[in-house]
Amino acid sequence: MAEVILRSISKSFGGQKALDDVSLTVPHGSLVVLLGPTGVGKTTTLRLVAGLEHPDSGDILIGGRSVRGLTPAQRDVAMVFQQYSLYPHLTVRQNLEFPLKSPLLKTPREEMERKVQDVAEVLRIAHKLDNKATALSGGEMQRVSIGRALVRRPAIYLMDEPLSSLDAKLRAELRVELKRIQAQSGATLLYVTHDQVEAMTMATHVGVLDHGRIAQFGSPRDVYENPVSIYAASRLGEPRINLLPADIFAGAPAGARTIGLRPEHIVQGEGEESSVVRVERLGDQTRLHLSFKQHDLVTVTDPHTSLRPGDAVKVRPQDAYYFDADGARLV
Ligand SMILES: Nc1ncnc2c1ncn2[C@@H]1O[C@H](COP(=O)(O)OP(=O)(O)OP(=O)(O)O)[C@@H](O)[C@H]1O
Repeated sequence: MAEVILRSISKSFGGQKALDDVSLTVPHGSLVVLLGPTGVGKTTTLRLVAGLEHPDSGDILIGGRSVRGLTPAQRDVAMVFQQYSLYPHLTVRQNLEFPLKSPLLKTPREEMERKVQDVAEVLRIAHKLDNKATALSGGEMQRVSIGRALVRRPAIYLMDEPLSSLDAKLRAELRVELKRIQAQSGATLLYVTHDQVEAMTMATHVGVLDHGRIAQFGSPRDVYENPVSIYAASRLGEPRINLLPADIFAGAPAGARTIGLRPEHIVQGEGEESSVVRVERLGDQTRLHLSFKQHDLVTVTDPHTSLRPGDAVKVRPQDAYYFDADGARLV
C-alpha cells in the first residue's frame, strides 16, 4: 500500500475543464472519499490515477514515484467501477482468481483458493462461487467486481461508487465491511461517492470537489463541523443545512449574507415563533418542517413529539454559521 499524491493536476476534455489545478494527498492507509454532485470531476480523478486518462499538466506520484508514462498495470492499482465489469463466460470463482493469475504475481494455488474463499465470504457470495457470472443478480455481480479488487493487495484501491447499484440493506452492510477491511488491512483507498452517509461513515478524509477544484479537504467531522463555504456545508448533513438570509435573526456579523443552520443549531422552545408545517417520522429520526418568516426550516425533534401541523414552536439559532455574498464562511 502506498501514499498517492496529485500535484497541480489539470485536465480538459475539448474546451471543458474537468479538473483545474487539483492537489491532493491520499495518505498511506487512509480512505479518502471524493464527494460532490455529478460532473465535478470525481471519476476523472480516479481515471487519472489509474492511468486510463492522462493529465494535461501536473504529476501523480504513487509510493513516491511519478507514474507518468506508466500503464495501468504498471501502476499497481485495483479499480472498481460503478458498473460491474466481469468476464461473463467465467464462473464467480474464476472471475475472482483472475487478478491473482497475473504472471507478475505468481500466486500459489493454495493461497489463491484461500484468498478467493475469504473474499467471497466477506462479500457473501461464497455460495455462488461455481455459478457463471451471468447467472447472478446485479447486486451479486457488483459484489464479485468488488471482490476482484479485494483479492489483490495493490498500491491503492480506486472505487467509483461501488455500492450505488446495491439495495439499501446490502449497501449498509458492505459499507461497514469495506471500512473494516480497509481499517484492518491498512489499505489505501480513493473512493468516489455522491452518498454522504458513505462519506461520513467510511472516510478518514473527505475531499469536496466543486467544478474541478478541491473546495475542502479534511476529516469528515471537520468538514461537517467546520465547512469553509455554503457549498462544502451543503455536501454533508441530513437533513441538509438550512440557508436563510443572515438578518432573519438578530446578531448577524458585518458582511454576512446567509446564515447556515444545521438541525443542531436550532434551539427549540426559545426565541422567535415559527409554525409547524409537517412532522416527518422516519423511524430513526423525526424531522420537523417549520415555517419561519416565510422561510422553510427543517430540523429534527423528539421522536415522541406531540407537535402537529399548525402548532407554534419558538426557535433560536445557536452556534450557527455565517457566509458572505460569495458563499465563503465568515464565522
Ligand atoms: N471522456 C470524456 N470526454 C468528454 N468529456 C468528459 C469525459 N470524461 C469526463 N468528461 C467531462 O468532465 C467533467 C467531469 O466528469 P466526471 O465524470 O469526472 O464527473 P463526476 O464528478 O465523476 O460525475 P458523475 O458523478 O456523474 O460520475 C464533466 O463535465 C464531464 O462531462
